[in-house]
Amino acid sequence: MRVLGLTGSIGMGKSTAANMLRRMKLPVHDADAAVHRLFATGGAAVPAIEAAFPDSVVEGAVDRRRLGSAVFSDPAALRRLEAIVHPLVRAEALAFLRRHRRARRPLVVLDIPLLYETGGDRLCDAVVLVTAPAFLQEQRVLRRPGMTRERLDAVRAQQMPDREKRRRAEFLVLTGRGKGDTFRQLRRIVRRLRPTVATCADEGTDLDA
Ligand SMILES: CC(C)(COP(=O)(O)OP(=O)(O)OC[C@H]1O[C@@H](n2cnc3c(N)ncnc32)[C@H](O)[C@@H]1O)[C@@H](O)C(=O)NCCC(=O)NCCS
Ligand SMILES: Nc1ncnc2c1ncn2[C@@H]1O[C@H](COP(=O)(O)OP(=O)(O)OP(=O)(O)O)[C@@H](O)[C@H]1O
Repeated sequence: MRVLGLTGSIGMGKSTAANMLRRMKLPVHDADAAVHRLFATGGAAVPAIEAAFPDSVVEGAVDRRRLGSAVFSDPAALRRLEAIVHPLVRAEALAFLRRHRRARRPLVVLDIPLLYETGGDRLCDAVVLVTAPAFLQEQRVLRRPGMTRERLDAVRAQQMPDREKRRRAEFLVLTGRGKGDTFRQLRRIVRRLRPTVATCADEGTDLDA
């Protein structure tokens, strides 16, 4: 089984690319979705988060906005949060790989925002980096409700620079030229890695529409 990593800095188009890979019938493990489950009511990370960041748990679930405000401007606090969350997410990703290896899947995807920062690339045979010019990244992120320039700068300061990720990744997918173009770039990569299986039932779908 081959493992394809998918990563990219904030707003570069990772979730969009992950959805496209799902449409190509690839199993995708979404680290962000795993964090959402861990933080929801009854989630495995809630007690540890409550102990470390008491103001960030409201009615039994983690309030992500509050937690984000507490950690993105405080690197030491972010490290404490990561020490709680990353081992749990890693265990889920490993279980996902075991399950699909047993099912003899030829190619699976690990979608991890902090792939390089957490050493997740060591689990992968190749890594796809989604990337776009910085001005486009800013435009996209600043459109999100509640996002400010300060928060964007704080998040970016905590992430490996895009240029360093570009240096490391085996495949670059440029997301600034429309979704149809992104889809075609991804399809080419998947065909290279999984040459014997038809990649997509949706060929010809107009993703720019
Ligand atoms: C701080 C939290 C609660 C903020 O949640 P919120 O919903 O407001 O933002 P979201 O998760 O969508 O993240 C916004 C952007 O910040 C980036 N980001 C998230 N965590 C980190 C981190 N530890 N270091 C650098 N960038 C990060 C994301 O990749 C994304 O680009 C959340 O990001 C979190 O729990 N982060 C720590 C866990 C983690 O490292 N997750 C990322 C990969 S598993
Ligand atoms: N390939 C693309 N072509 C055009 N627009 C795109 C593309 N990918 C993403 N976008 C737009 O950019 C914005 C951010 O995309 P997305 O949510 O996929 O980013 P992300 O990298 O997952 O962000 P984050 O790391 O913050 O979770 C969305 O508004 C989306 O429509």
